[in-house]
Amino acid sequence: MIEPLLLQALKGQTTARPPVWFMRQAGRYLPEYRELRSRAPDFIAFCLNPEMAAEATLQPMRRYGFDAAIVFADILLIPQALGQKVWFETGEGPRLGALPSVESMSALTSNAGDALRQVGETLSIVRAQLEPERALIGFAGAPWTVATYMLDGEARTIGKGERATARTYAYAEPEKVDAVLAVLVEATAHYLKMQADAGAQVLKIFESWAEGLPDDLFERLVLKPHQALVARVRELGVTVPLIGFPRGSAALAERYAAECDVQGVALDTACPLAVGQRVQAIKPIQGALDPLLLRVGGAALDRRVDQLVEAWGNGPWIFNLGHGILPDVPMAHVDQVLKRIGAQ
Ligand SMILES: Cc1c2[nH]c(c1CCC(=O)O)Cc1[nH]c(c(CCC(=O)O)c1C)Cc1[nH]c(c(CCC(=O)O)c1C)Cc1[nH]c(c(C)c1CCC(=O)O)C2
Repeated sequence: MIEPLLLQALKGQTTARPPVWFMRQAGRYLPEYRELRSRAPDFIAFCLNPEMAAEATLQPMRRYGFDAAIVFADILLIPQALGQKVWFETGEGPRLGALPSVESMSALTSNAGDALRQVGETLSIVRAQLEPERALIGFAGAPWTVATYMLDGEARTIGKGERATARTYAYAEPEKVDAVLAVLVEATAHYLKMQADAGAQVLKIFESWAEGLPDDLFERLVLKPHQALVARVRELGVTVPLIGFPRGSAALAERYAAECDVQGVALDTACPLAVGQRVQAIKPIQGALDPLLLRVGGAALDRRVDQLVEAWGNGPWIFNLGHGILPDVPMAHVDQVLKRIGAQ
């Protein structure tokens, strides 16, 4: 059996070329995605329709042959499973209803996997169609990132890097925020377990809002909940490798790599190459091409791909972007990267 390159890299092996996949590789830059999406006016319903979500997952695999597929879903399915209303308004991004009480959410945590079993069905459909040398990734939002959306309420700081509302709560009402994080650790552990059972071979934890946190808050809101989540996932019997993505925290990335028991650390666009090398000395890394370069293409794109290969290609490394692919990148630039890396 051929072991997917992604799994080799996560075992700490230096592969002949890095495995490649892109965050948000299923998305609006693909005409076939836009067509599929136009048939699903409600985004959450789209994510929870296994046939459609499997199709969205597989579209970039057919077009580009990435080394891994990531299940088409969203980090905001968890608040919905915990009883908070979530909807997407065109051009505005996500909107969430009032935060349910901690008591009512706590009662739903162990059911989170079952409540989102459609995501498991998507994974099973995709696994059955994916070549054995390609890995299948499941994911969830990290507790703090999901909490920032849940706590935001009417403040509408959603999408803004400061996460001012949630961070203010974290200081002003620590018991409440810590209780919400604990609820999310438990619910997310069950959700990830369900995904592993359904065929996910790797699980990624998206901490999109680790940026801008002073180090005491990083420890309390990011590091500790990740440690608790990893421990809980293992306690539930999950054995597949985990990738943590503490986006925007390059200054603390080595500490994260050393103290959190994930198997790989995903780095973001702004992470210096030298920091990446130091993290790589601790465990396998993933990242971190600037998504904007995919818009630009040409020599500038080739140059940066070469720099990444030079800096990180001699150790365990998964090639990816530093954040999600933008909706307006020319598709040919994705081919350009794959060819440059030797993946196409
Ligand atoms: C913060 C976050 C969210 N969702 C996600 C994150 C973490 C990663 C990151 O930082 O980008 C994660 C996510 N969202 C989606 C995936 C699918 C898998 C993939 O291809 O990577 C993944 C891994 C689909 C999606 N999730 C969303 C889309 C676009 C919706 C559409 O097609 O209309 C997709 C393809 C919607 C979404 N979902 C979210 C936002 C803020 C938005 C709106 C912004 C936008 O419109 O791009 C929350």
